[in-house]
Amino acid sequence: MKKVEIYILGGFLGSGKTTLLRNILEQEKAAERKIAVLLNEMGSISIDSGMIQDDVPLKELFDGCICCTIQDKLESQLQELLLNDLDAIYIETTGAAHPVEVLDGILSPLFAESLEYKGIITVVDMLRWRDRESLSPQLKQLLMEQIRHADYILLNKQDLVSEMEAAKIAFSMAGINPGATTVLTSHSAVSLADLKALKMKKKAKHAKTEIGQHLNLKAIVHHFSNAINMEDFDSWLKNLPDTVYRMKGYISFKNSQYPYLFQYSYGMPFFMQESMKMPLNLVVIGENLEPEVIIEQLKDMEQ
Ligand SMILES: Nc1nc2c(ncn2[C@@H]2O[C@H](COP(=O)(O)OP(=O)(O)OP(=O)(O)O)[C@@H](O)[C@H]2O)c(=O)[nH]1
Repeated sequence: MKKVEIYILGGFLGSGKTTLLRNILEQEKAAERKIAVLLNEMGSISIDSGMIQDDVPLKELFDGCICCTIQDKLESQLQELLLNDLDAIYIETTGAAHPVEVLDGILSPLFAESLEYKGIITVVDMLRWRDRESLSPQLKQLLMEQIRHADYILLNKQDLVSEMEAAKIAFSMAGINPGATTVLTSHSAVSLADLKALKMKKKAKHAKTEIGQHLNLKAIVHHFSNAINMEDFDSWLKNLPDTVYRMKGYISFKNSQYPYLFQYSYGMPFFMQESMKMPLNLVVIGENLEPEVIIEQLKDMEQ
């Protein structure tokens, strides 16, 4: 029986996993391979799934990460995906996932005959890595674990650091995980041929760390009922605590016909105008956040 290749895409919040997935899907399509995607997002609303083309089978796991809360669901979703005649499955894990625990789910005896596990691909945001001292000890450890268990490391956002910094970071990766292939990328641009050449590393037996459960990461979801003022939103962004790591969503601004896709990662906002109506949901992810306060502030802007 033909085995279906399976890849795990990991990496910190906002590092470039979705960008990587989009690149891969384009290349897979050009190669005429049949692909399925399993998305696992924090927060109960999907922002990323809109970018997956309709002909790609897609399963989504919400509320919690694969590693801690929904292991059984992962198995049943994989089983369903395997009913399609597939060449490969890509799992995009939440930025808060511990990769080895995701791996445990896939390596279940249930799938021994049907899946060929290819490896963990970790995307590292080089800015985030450079400034990791500002993270809480738990998040710093998670970042480290994501790197340590990777088979393939993308040192991403090369455009945002100097050559010297990039070289230094690449050097430190070799110290942390000498067995992994490391590449420098901008916008997670890698060639599929490279990824397919991945050979599974022999995984050392690991003690279950259950890091995900101890992180105080929260995902807050807000639905806007009205358009808001761009200036108000801008000043809200400027006053956000630096424990807000990631935001994604659609925002409608006064005087513009269609909403904007809003992305925020590590203090950097990014807006792109859409050409149609979108559900006005915003997901805010961070540590030690007070959901009531944030929702109240967002609601105030809608007055
Ligand atoms: N400047 C720059 N921006 C990048 C690069 N790669 C990704 N981005 C941007 O960083 C933001 C986050 O990228 P995503 O691909 O959505 O990150 P992610 O890891 O999927 O994020 P989560 O799903 O929230 O964990 C987006 O605004 C991207 O356009 C890069 O190499 N350089």
